[in-house]
Amino acid sequence: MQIRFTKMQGAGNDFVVLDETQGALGLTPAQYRFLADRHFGVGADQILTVRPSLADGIDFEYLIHNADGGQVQQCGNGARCFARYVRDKGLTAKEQIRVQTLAGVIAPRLESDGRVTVDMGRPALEPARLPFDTQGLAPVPQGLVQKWPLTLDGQAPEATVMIVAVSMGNPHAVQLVDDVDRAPVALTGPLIESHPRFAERVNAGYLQVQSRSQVRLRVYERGVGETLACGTGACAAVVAGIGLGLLDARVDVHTRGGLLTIAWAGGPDDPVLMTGPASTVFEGQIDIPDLP
Ligand SMILES: N[C@@H](CCC[C@H](N)C(=O)O)C(=O)O
Repeated sequence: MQIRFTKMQGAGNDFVVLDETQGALGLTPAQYRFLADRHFGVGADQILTVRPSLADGIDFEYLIHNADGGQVQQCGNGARCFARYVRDKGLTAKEQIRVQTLAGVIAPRLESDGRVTVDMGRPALEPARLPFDTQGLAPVPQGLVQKWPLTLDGQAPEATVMIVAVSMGNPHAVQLVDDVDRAPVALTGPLIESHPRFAERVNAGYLQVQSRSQVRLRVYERGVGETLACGTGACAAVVAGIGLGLLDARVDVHTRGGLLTIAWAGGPDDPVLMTGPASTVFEGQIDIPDLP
């Protein structure tokens, strides 16, 4: 089967975008893995699929598959690329759209400076929402949130890291580090991602607070590995930092792939707003092998 695709990136988090507005392509998890493969396919952290929506007040459905072929609930950098894609392809004339994801409705808006702001909805801090099994763990309360001790074993010498659990529709375990450049992301990222207390695995964030409005962040993404940026990871890290009392309501998040600005007023009903870049890299077509 031959399909057309668009390659996009947002702060270096890269995507293959597929148009299913005229009909479903019916790809298997192995075919998503093939598309994401950087040697045999196109190469991407996630595959994003645009579908029409039949629901009132909802413009599109947005499907997200990680590079490992698994479908997931939410992708923030992808949401900005999604909004840019549907506008550039003439699938909508609107500047603000409402998009159904597995985690609920999000609302991306094109800004006049070319960036995109997305209302990512409300964060959730209850461990069960990730899900995160806290049985037998003693939480350390700080500010509005709790830090949880997570003991890592495996290849690393046994170590306990303190994490804040945040759901942005998808699960995040955020830890504070002194210097992101020296954080053991490659070593502990996979151990946190697959920790048995996270039944659906988890994205592991490493947050360095530089001031009340400037942070640096690295994220080891579930189903991918470390990426140059993670939009929901940035939202989760800022929610954690505000909850811990370390950050103001608007924060610049410096990732290895670019700058994201995250705003959260701090109340349980307040949505998280994310602003950042979204660009098309190239377009093409590719033969996809039959991969059941
Ligand atoms: N890159 C994304 C997050 C994609 C999904 C994540 N890996 C998960 O499995 O939850 C972003 O920008 O948010």
